[in-house]
Order: sequence, then structure tokens, then C-alpha cells
Amino acid sequence: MPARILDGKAVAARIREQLRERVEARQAAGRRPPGLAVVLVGEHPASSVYVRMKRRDCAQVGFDSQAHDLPEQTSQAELLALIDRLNAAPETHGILVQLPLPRHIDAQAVIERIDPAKDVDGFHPANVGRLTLRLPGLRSCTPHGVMTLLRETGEPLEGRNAVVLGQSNIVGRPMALELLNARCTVTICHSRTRDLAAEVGRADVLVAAVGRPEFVPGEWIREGSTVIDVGINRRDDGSLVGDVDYPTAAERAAWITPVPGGVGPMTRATLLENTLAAAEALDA
Ligand SMILES: Nc1nc2c(c(=O)[nH]1)N[C@@H](CN(C=O)c1ccc(C(=O)N[C@@H](CCC(=O)O)C(=O)O)cc1)CN2
Repeated sequence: MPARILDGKAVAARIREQLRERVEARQAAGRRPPGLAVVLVGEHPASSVYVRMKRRDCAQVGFDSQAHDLPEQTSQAELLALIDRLNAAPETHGILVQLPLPRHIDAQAVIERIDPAKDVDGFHPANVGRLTLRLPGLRSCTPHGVMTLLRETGEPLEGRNAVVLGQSNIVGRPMALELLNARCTVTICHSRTRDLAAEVGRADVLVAAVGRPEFVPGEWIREGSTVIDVGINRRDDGSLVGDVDYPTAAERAAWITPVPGGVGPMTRATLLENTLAAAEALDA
């Protein structure tokens, strides 16, 4: 039986509708809309697309979308000064600095300058630490969005073997922590992993986040598993493919995410959820 599709686009649309209703109720109670500052430095083509989508999402749910488009030559000091102003601004509940940043800027220093209470990307060490310790806090959007999608299968996660391909700060590491917190047995694979095919073959839940087009062949996939493809790779003809070879993986998996329309929309929906949560906490 071919895999069932985990439709991130549809789930994200449902989340946005719920958020729109909550924002309406908030405003009916005389409170200001959640404000999200989206900071884009330079003109990285993919980043410009993602930022445009995030701003459109904000408009759709009634958030106050605050655009800060800065030139490529912006200095680190100028960017840090903007973060300081946004940290102090009561109408700004969430601050998102789109990554990657130009090479002359130290992205970690920028992330650490954001007030953890406004860190809607969940990248600040304080929020990553809280995730590690199973304390409430703002969660990194892609991994948290993946957890929301996994719940859509209706299958329990407890005790399942989860394998994460990739150990990045944005996806791989927080993803492994989310799965561990859901009581999976977690393996993280990376470029030095010895027998990748064997590790993937043990996965009841596979999360692929390596950034290499169609890197995982279908024959590695465990029959009946859930396959989450975080990769978004653009081919020369402009089309998008994931890190997993979708047609062959779909023959073996029970559930699979498409690319596009899988994890990407969930990343954006989680950003909106985080921004409303930040607004509720900051305005309380
Ligand atoms: N500050 C951040 N920077 C980056 C993050 C992040 O979470 N925070 N993650 C990635 C990119 N990313 C979010 O910004 C992102 C990537 C893709 C999508 C998405 O909706 N993709 C669509 C297809 C879009 C297209 O047509 O190109 C899909 O998969 O259906 C949303 C967000 C790096 N930077």
C-alpha cells in the first residue's frame, strides 16, 4: 500500500484559521494584535521568498507584521542596535532574523541579543536550554512543527525508534530533543555515521534534514515507518525536492511528507503560534 500523505499545507491552514479567531477575540477584548518584526538582511533569493510568505501569513491571521529590510552591507553593530530597539518596543512581541545572515555578521551574537521572551524562532540558548530541560518556553519552529504533524498520524510516539539525519542547531539537535521528550528512542546521524543505511532501516520515525536532494533512497526506508522530509532543495529547472527519494520511499512508508507542502508550511504556522504565545505572555 502506498504511504498516506502528511499534508503540512492543510494542517498549517487549519492552525492559521484557529489563530485568526484567537487574534480576533484578543482585539475584541481591547488588546493590541501580536506584533512580529521580521528582519531580512541582504537579498538571499530563498530567504526573500520565505520572508514574503511569513509576512503574508501574518496579514492573514491579523498580526501586525513589522518589516525591517536591511541592505547587505549592514554592519553587525547596526543590526544589534536594531535588535535592542525591538527588544524595548512594546508593540513588538516577536523578533525573527531570517537566516542565513551575510558572512560578515556573527549570527550567534545576533541570536543571543534577542530577548528570550521575544525569540519566536526558539534559537536563543535560554530557549534551547529550556527545551533540553523539558521546561516550557519558545520552541524552534521546524522541529515543533514536525511534532504537530506527527500527532496528525494518530500513532503514539512513545517507545518508537526515531532517527534524525542531520545535527544542525536549527533542526537536527532540537528535533532530537523534541522526539526524546515524546519518549522516543532517538538516534542522531551525521557525516561520520558509519552505516547510514542500517540506522535508517531501524527508524520507525525518520526525520531527514541533510540538505542534499534525494539523498535517502527508498530501499533504506523501514516498511510501515513515518518519513518526515525537512529538506527543501531547488533543482536547476526551479522545481523543489526533499532529502528523500519520494516515489520509492512512498512505496514502503506508512506516512510521508511531500516537498513542497509538508514541513515548510508547518515551520511558518509554528512561528505564528510562537508569536501569539509570546504576545500573551508579554502583555499578561
Ligand atoms: N530565522 C529563521 N531562518 C530560517 C529558518 C527558520 O526557521 N528561522 N528556517 C529555514 C527556512 N524557512 C524559514 O525561514 C522556511 C523554509 C521553507 C518554508 C516553506 O514554506 N516552504 C514551502 C515552499 C516554498 C517555495 O516555494 O520555495 C514548502 O515547503 O511547501 C518556510 C520556511 C532557514 N532559515
